[in-house]
Amino acid sequence: MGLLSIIRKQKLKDREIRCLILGLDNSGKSTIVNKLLPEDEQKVNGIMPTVGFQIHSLVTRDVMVSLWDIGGQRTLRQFWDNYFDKTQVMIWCIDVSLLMRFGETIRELRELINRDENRIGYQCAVIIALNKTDLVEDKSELCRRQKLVELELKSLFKPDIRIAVVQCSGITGEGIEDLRDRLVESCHFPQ
Ligand SMILES: Nc1nc2c(ncn2[C@@H]2O[C@H](COP(=O)(O)OP(=O)(O)OP(=O)(O)O)[C@@H](O)[C@H]2O)c(=O)[nH]1
Ligand SMILES: [Mg+2]
Repeated sequence: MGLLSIIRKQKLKDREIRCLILGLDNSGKSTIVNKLLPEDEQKVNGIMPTVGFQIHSLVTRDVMVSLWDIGGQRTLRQFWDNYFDKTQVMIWCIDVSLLMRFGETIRELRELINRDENRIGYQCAVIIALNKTDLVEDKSELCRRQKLVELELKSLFKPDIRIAVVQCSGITGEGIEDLRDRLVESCHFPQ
């Protein structure tokens, strides 16, 4: 290995993020993770419901990100707490096209926060991914739904917690670049 690649490897080690991606089943977590990967590593089809978890890595803006994609089915949610150790960022994924499940996703997030108040927003930054935007054609409706979620977030988090809300689609790729940027920004690495 050449000196340059050793230096580069060490630099990446110093700038490493562990990111959890959580949220209800079918909200699109694995699809988003797939879209965050370099194009030649993306699956074209065949994303199945996640049983347990899967880990993927990507390098973005000289930061090595390990993405922990955790299954969201009801029976798996009791294990979510086990994954937070050494985690700097959590992406909470919401299917924005399905108003019917907004109550459930907020309830699960509230329970996760309440189980350890020092964790989310303090030891670990929060990004809310409003996924499946391609399924909400009316943009003013999309805006209304984002405001609805933001209102709920206000009641969940103390005012000093900064939360990024990103609209995206794991299918069309819209907003995925924004999500990638927020991931790195939320960790405040020195430039
Ligand atoms: N139209 C549309 N469909 C999406 C989008 N993201 C995911 N899907 C679809 O939603 C379904 C569930 O996606 P997954 O990525 O498996 O969902 P998940 O959150 O990982 O589900 P679990 O692993 O069970 O927790 C699949 O049929 C995806 O193709 C999106 O942005 N737009
Ligand atoms: Mg999955």
